[in-house]
Amino acid sequence: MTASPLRLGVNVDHVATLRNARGGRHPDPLRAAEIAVAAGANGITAHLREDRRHIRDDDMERLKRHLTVPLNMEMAATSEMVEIALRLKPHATCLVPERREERTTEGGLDAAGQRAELEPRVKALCAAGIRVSLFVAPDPVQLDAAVAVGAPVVELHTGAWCEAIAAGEAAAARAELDRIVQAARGARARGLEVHAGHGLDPLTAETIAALPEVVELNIGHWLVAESVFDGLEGAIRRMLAAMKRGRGGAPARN
Ligand SMILES: CC(=O)[C@@H](O)[C@H](O)COP(=O)(O)O
Ligand SMILES: NCC(=O)COP(=O)(O)O
Repeated sequence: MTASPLRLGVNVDHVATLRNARGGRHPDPLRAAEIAVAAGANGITAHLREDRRHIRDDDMERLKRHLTVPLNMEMAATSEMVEIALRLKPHATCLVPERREERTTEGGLDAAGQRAELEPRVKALCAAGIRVSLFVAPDPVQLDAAVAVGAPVVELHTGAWCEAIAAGEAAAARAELDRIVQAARGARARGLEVHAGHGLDPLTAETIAALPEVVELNIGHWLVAESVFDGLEGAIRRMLAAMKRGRGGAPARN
């Protein structure tokens, strides 16, 4: 399969985490998003959590109003969030699982276990012209459920693989990467667009970039953390270079 262009979605959640640490307005996620776009990001991702621990409603509204690239709104599949998305009309939404007590997204959306609730909400978002993605584990059961509820896109959760690498668990990492590779192929075979994200750094992003089925990576925490040392523009340029090496060609332009 020839590899199509690969997009980078920069997640600005943790710029808001830093801002909220002091309750002010600095650093501004919108300014970070504008810097990211200037550095070559193809889109911006932001997660409006039910507890608003980082991105807040006003951030999402300003991102939607001012961005010159697609906005991907991550959200739980709740009626509250669907209502906000239908009002805001971001380019895309990515439905993610949420638990207030979690530190970060811990697993993929259990689309298979909640098809009845998901289907009408996915359909309503699609009918509003919003591209809907489901953030799922690399599991064929979840891919089937994504098709069943009418979601055109899946974002494969790369967190378990990245954590296995960080823990030095080589066998578990190999097994997790194989699940991702098989799921990317399986998603394409089901007619789904394939994205990936969570926990990626330049090394792991380079590996995922080599999967021709994957057309978008959403990356946030590593970029914001690295920006403390190297600036956001520098961190993004390193990430784009890694994606390009992995892909063996130039990353997508909008
Ligand atoms: C779904 C996902 O992996 C992330 O984009 C998500 O935003 C993680 O949640 P936090 O950003 O709150 O860590
Ligand atoms: N959906 C993944 C995302 O947007 C960013 O995840 P992370 O890079 O912050 O772990």
